[in-house]
Amino acid sequence: MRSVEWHDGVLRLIDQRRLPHEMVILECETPEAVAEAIRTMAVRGAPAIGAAAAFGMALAALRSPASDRAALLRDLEAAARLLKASRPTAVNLFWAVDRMLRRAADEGLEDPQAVREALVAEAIRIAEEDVETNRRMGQYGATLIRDGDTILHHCNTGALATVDYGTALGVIRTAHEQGKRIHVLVDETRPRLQGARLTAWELLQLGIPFTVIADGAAGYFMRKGKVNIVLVGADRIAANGDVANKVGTYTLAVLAREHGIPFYVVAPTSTIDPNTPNGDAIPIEERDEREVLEIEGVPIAPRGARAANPAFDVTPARYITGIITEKGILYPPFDLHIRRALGLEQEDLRDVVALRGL
Ligand SMILES: CSC[C@H]1O[C@H](OP(=O)(O)O)[C@H](O)[C@@H]1O
Repeated sequence: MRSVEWHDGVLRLIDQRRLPHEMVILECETPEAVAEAIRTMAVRGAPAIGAAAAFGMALAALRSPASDRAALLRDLEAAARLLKASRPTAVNLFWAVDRMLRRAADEGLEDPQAVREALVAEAIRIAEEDVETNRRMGQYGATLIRDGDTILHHCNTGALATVDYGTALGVIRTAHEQGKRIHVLVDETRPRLQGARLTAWELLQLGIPFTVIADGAAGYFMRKGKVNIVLVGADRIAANGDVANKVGTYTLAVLAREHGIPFYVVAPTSTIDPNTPNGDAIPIEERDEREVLEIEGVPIAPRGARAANPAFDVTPARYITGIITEKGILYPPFDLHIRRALGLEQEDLRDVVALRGL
């Protein structure tokens, strides 16, 4: 099963709050249930959040009692607000919901039933595009992996299903399938332990050698020359190439620079937000302090202790070697190459204008 699957009007999610071998399937039949699954990280990881939110919009259309198009569009706007309020950082959530709203507004959809059918099809399309996108990123990224490399990986960037590749984990899997003998250092990734719980499970399923390490041990292995490349995912990439990703990513990037280790971000172009100018403009989610103070409800700090719990941090573009996307690997200057990747750069037109003195 994939981490996000549509079954005849019901969205089925692998609950990622638990160890995968205790796999629990959540069934969502309303946008409220999907928003709650995103907020509580039952479904997590930027692309999966986007796909889930798209299905949340499809569920909103199917559950709406509206008998006319205008009333249905109002219900969809309400669902969009609800889903967008679930988590603030992963831009895929907003990208997917806005794409569903644009589809619903297509003039060619005259009646509510046509809108409902179109939204289910669009959400399925978003989920299927993600599978192909991950496969292409795996192919591009694997060109950077040499036989014998040790890769340091942070958090979880997989798809929890052997049928899909994920983003940074898709690069690792592709290199492995190409016969390259690799080893992965798996950051446990406090406080939610996505690395120790989810990435370790995925690598076990794929038969890829790995070692789980404490987040604080990354510098130890880099300084000993044990790391050949760092691969991470992303939740939002700003127009200048600054990257928001799981907290601890910035630390890895600075350490990698210190030790001359290539640091690559793996993310689909749907994670790039051209409307966010730089990393300072990326909203960083603050989560419940109990995620830091407890593990599975068991306190790890004395009663009365307080905690801060930013779920992400921002890595300035200057620390990033390259960004692996489904359209190729982007290198500095990131602002220009991001615009070109998104089809926003008018360099040809600008040149024509310059040549003609217009
Ligand atoms: C391809 S997953 C991208 C990204 O999402 C994760 O955050 P979370 O577990 O809070 O959803 C992590 O930052 C991954 O790198």
